[in-house]
Amino acid sequence: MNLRKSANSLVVRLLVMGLAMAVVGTAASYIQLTRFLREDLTKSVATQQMALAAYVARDVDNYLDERLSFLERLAGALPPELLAQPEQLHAWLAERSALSALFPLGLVVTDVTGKRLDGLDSAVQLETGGPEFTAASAGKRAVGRPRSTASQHSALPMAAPIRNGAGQVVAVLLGTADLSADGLLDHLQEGRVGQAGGILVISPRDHIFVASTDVSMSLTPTPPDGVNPLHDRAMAGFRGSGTTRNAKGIEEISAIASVPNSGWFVVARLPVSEALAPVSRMQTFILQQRAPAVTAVLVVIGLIMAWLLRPLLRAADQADRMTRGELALTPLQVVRNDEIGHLTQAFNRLLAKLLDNQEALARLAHHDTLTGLPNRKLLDERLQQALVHARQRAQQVAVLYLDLDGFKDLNDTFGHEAGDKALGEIAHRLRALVRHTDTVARIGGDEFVLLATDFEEPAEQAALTLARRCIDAIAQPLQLEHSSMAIGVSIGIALGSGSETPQDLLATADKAMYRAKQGGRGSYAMM
Ligand SMILES: Nc1nc2c(ncn2[C@@H]2O[C@H](COP(=O)(O)OP(=O)(O)OP(=O)(O)O)[C@@H](O)[C@H]2O)c(=O)[nH]1
Repeated sequence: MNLRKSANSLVVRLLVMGLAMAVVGTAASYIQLTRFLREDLTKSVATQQMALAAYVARDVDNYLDERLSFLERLAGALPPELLAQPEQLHAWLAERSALSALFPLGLVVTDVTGKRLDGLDSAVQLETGGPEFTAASAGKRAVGRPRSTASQHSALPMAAPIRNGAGQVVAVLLGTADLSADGLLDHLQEGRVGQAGGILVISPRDHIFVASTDVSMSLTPTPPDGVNPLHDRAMAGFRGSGTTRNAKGIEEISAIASVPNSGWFVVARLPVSEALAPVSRMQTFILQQRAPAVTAVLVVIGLIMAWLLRPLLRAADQADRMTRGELALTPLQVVRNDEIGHLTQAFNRLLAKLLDNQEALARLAHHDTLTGLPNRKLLDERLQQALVHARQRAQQVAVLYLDLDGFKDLNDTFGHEAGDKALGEIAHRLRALVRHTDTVARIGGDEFVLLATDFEEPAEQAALTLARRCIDAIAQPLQLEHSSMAIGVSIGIALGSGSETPQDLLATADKAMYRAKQGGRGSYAMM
């Protein structure tokens, strides 16, 4: 019941509406802001990642170019005749190698079939079937497949062609760089992006991670197709940035840049959760800020509504109590000149009209409509009061029962309207005869009753005098429409001292009236 009452309350409805609007507003701004911020931040982070990937790619490329150029220069400078002189070749290589430490894991010369001619001791087993050897045999310098050494280093083989005077490739110079010792990998490991992001160097030809900020990934195979969509695109040649889900299922923003000297590419990646951390902070901020603000606004709305509606609630309560009869029908207080004030004023006007009607109804219930004189009901009440009064003061009251003589003839001769007029005139004359404390009532068609009290002389004498005056007053000609006519009256008189009932007294007066009528009309009789 209370719940239903609350649901019907304007204040509650407004509060619920306010709350709904606040929730919808907050949700809308939350979703919009989140979307905008995510988009902007993703773009901005992708740009940063792209710059970082390009920077690292250039760095790696410089590293490779330095070594490939050195190998190429060395191959170009090697006198072809030394290929047939192992000792001199060894000395020549040792001399050049001492000048540079670019290939600490080995520097070897082979013929074009892959047979070792000579070399400086290599820590890495010589492989002549690799892509670098094939490329060098065909006259191009190249980088091979990185592999790990027994001492857990990353060895990167490279090769350059050795040509004779006619420009034909007659041998291959192979050099093995140490990616770990040269600090390139350290450099990458320092290149951590954020807390969980990092750099990857990938060889698409070899399907291998050449290097990674996460050391455990170095020299491990790349994921198969279908695991990481952006990786698949990069393997197919895409360079740029995008958002993807990696092999571990983590969503990340990645940027891809090429390393031209090797065909490798560099990936700079950052988990979305970390890149978009400000978005989460903003979301928390919105929720934390909005909750108290919305509560405060709702409390203020609630207080204002309660203040605005208080006069209305009070008026409704008073009107309720008036209808239950607990409160008299009195105008409500108009507190403010607002809509509620207007409503209260309208209610008061309605109430005034109701009171007027009530009064008119009460009057109708106690008065005769034709003459305006009290009717039988009001006469009974007055008679009752008068008898009580008389008993208390040991006085007498007089009841004069008047019945017009020959009124039917008047009606029949001059019409009913003339009869009405005559009744009104007679009522007027009777009222003029008595004191204002006395009562003249019309209790039937041509029957009037006169109740007189507080006599200064003996009641009997006063009543008789009054009866005579009534007969005289009524006997005066009545001015009707086109002529005048005189009418008589028979009067029965009864005196009461308070021991009788009103009905008894009236019945006695009525009997007396009949006696008067029988005695010749136009007279009075007392019983
Ligand atoms: N015009 C008019 N006539 C009324 C009204 N009420 C009653 N009458 C008439 O008043 C008459 C009263 O009847 P009676 O008392 O028998 O008539 P009466 O001629 O006075 O007879 P007596 O009393 O024997 O002299 C009837 O003709 C009624 O129709 C009224 O309000 N207006």
